[in-house]
Amino acid sequence: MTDSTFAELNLSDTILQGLTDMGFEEPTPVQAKCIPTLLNKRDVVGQAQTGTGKTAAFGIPVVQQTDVSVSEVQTIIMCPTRELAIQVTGELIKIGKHLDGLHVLPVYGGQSIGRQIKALKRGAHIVVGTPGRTIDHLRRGTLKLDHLQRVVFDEADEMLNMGFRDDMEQILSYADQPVQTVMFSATMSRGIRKIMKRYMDQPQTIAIERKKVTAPNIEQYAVEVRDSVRTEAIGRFMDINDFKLALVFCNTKRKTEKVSRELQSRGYATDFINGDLNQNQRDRVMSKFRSGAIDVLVGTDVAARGLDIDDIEAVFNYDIPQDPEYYVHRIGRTGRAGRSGMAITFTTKRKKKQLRSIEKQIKNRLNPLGLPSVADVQQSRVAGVMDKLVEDLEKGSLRPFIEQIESFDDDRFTTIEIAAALLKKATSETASASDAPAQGAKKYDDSAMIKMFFNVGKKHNVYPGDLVGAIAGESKVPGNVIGNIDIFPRHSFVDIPGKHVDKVINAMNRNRVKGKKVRVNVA
Ligand SMILES: Nc1ncnc2c1ncn2[C@@H]1O[C@H](COP(=O)(O)OP(=O)(O)OP(=O)(O)O)[C@@H](O)[C@H]1O
Ligand SMILES: [Mg+2]
Repeated sequence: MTDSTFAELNLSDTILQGLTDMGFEEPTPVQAKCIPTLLNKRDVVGQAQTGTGKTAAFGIPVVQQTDVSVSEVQTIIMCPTRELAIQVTGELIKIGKHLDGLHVLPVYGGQSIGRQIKALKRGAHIVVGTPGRTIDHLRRGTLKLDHLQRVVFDEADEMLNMGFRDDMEQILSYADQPVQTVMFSATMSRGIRKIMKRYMDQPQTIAIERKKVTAPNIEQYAVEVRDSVRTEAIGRFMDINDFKLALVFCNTKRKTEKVSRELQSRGYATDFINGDLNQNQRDRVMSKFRSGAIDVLVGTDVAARGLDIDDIEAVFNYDIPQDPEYYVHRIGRTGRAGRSGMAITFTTKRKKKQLRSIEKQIKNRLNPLGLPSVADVQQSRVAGVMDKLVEDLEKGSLRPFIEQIESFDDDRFTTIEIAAALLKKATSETASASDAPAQGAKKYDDSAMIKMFFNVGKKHNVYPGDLVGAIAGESKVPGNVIGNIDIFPRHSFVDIPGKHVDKVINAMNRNRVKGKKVRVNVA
């Protein structure tokens, strides 16, 4: 952080109050530098690493300079994706929480245009939009820029790269009066900065210079594995590190669905996001991820820029991104606001060149990291259980259990053996579905057992060839009569004797997976 305070930046009391409510104690470096310059109405090119508070760096002066008594659009903020427009709107509303009558309106494709037109008629002070829909409103005359004072381009290099350049020009051309033009991003090559300056009037460049373009608190690793092992690897890394939320990036839309399905069949709560989903689906997936209802999100680069979700502890590059800038933004979804994060990029010998070129451009080497073995995963599970045991021991109140162990009247076992058996049981109860064999595996168990995995309360798609099974009976005791399928928690495993397979399949067909073709592999 910096030595300055928000109070020193000439901010109104209402804004200071909003920032306090947000838990912002002091400005980040990019905020300390940009806020005064933006309040002076200068054009600004702002560059700072991912997760360092660029949104508030432009958001605070935008809100402060809004005259709520004038019911007209005074600021347009452009974002490359819908999710980002929604998020930035949310942050501005929080900053202006105590500014009575402030209207911030997100405007993006996929949402009813009629509703947006009505909202614009009612009067919005700040519009946060994606280019296509914003231009649509400009052409229809439903968005008027007579009172426009500033335009902010978040992820500005992306806007210029993605062929949004015409869009930018158009938007700027709709205002007759000179407007303050502001561009922000974590990545800005010299070439891009040059282009930006064409749209600006003596812009001040504010770059928070750091040795590296990537955020400092992200540990970056390269893991060399065969392509077919990547999903298994994600599972093992998830288990060994117990990540709260993780984001997996693929280079194609099709792969996001496939990888998500593979992870799901390994017992993880996952979903995918890409540009083919409709807006409702996209909103639903994002809110599930933000609320922790799913713990792994698999996405294309639509999820690479700007998204700010606190608990993302790891980013996986299932595919190496096509360009180094995207590497920076993808891994920047973790390690935000001073938190730490882990970025794991899968590679093979053949892809070394691709990786080197990214390393060269980001001026950073990725540390080589091996795939955790099954034994490693098991060991970390034991360590996790032991930690919890120590917690319980410290808490005390174990008397009733001590008495039970004391009355356990079997000379054949020592106390240590009993403890070991309990530990074995506890660790197998936390075992994750990633222990399950890969999809399509024929033989996976040395006994005539099937293993299965499903998530609690989740609807599952089952595909031909998927490895499936079910818990036997309500008591969760293998071999009991199977009346219905008990969907059990992610971190548990149950063995079912092979002779019950038919009953399992019948029960599954009656319940969750009705109508789907199911193949159960029995060793
Ligand atoms: N002054 C502050 N004090 C504490 N937290 C802050 C402060 N400013 C911003 N944050 C928090 O830091 C996180 C990252 O901020 P933000 O999303 O603006 O990053 P960014 O620089 O735009 O990153 P990206 O390049 O990925 O878009 C957010 O959760 C935000 O609320
Ligand atoms: Mg941002």
